[in-house]
Amino acid sequence: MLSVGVIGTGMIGRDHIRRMTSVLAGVRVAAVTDVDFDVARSVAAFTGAAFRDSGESLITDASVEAVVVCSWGPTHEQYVLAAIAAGKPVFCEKPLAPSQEACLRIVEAEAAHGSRLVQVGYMRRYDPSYRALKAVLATGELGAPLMMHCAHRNASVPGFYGNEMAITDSAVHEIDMVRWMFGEEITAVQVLRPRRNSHGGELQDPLMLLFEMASGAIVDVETSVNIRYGYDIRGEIVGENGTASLGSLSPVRVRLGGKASDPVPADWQERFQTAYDVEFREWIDALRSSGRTSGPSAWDGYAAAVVSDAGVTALRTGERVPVVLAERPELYAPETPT
Ligand SMILES: NC(=O)C1=CN([C@@H]2O[C@H](COP(=O)(O)OP(=O)(O)OC[C@H]3O[C@@H](n4cnc5c(N)ncnc54)[C@H](O)[C@@H]3O)[C@@H](O)[C@H]2O)C=CC1
Ligand SMILES: O=C1[C@@H](O)[C@H](O)[C@@H](O)[C@H](O)[C@H]1O
Repeated sequence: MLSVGVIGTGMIGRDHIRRMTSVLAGVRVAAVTDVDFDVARSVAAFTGAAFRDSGESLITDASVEAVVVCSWGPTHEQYVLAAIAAGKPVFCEKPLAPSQEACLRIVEAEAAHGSRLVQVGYMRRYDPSYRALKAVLATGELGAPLMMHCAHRNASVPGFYGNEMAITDSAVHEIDMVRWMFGEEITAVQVLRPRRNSHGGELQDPLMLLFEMASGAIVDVETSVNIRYGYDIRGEIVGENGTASLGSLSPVRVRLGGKASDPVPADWQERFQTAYDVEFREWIDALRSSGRTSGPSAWDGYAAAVVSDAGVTALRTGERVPVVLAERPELYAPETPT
């Protein structure tokens, strides 16, 4: 049984706690914390976990073998570094940290520790549909991938969601996904600003991102975060011989009143529920069997942050912005993301 401590009992923190207490076996939530003591105390009471009054005291708690960080992005670095200092595996929700400099500090701390402790919550790598798409690509039957068309559509976003978050908070998932899907780095980013959706007020929404891949392939990502009709994630790879795209995700097709329709998920929680389950299942199994994590690494978190920073600069300037990565420590070989 793996004993886990969870920092941040907000929306996704509570969902991961539910997953670890009600869905998955071989794991228990030993302790929880949040700067909002009331919410953390009520989650502790509900789950039987211990309440801790800070992330640091949770990390050094002897009953906590592994840490899950689900607090706001700007707080991730301090907790991930504290977990590395304590020698404990840490699953950190995306983004690893809000800046590439902060991510690099984590990479350097983990490399100095000498073995992998950090996994970043890029759950699309665990989604059955994305995995099936990658399997098709791996057969080579499509020929070389030339382009990928992606869409990342949210029905709506909270009031604090600013222009840059379409890149740093939303499209950062596509950034990680395409590095993993193509097994190569993104080398430059451009951002186009289409006509604004009036549902977003002053928000620059939608955006069209263009990623140049090391091979010369081009990936476009539409972010629309006020699309109203639901949460819709799309991806289609165009190869030399054919195309492959994410399949329909609806479990049911309704034919009614002269129309046929597929229900659309309401949000990320519904769309990626299986992916989060598999992500945690594999993380827990890996820690229990070998004590090691093998999912998206601190290096992947860093690389995503560098691309995301380039995207923010491209959004501000309208320029094409090259992506320049630091030298990768030996710990994160092999050459291509897996
Ligand atoms: N993988 C995915 O698809 C998703 C990932 N996320 C990521 O998960 C993280 C949390 O997002 P949500 O749960 O949506 O936010 P939220 O606002 O619902 O929850 C965050 C919680 O962290 C707490 N918190 C803030 N600072 C803290 C600190 N210093 N120490 C301890 N607790 C602190 C807040 O009080 C709040 O309860 C973010 O990094 C976000 O990007 C969120 C949604 C989906
Ligand atoms: O990570 C997530 C949210 O933070 C973000 O705001 C959404 O746009 C993403 O689809 C979701 O997966």
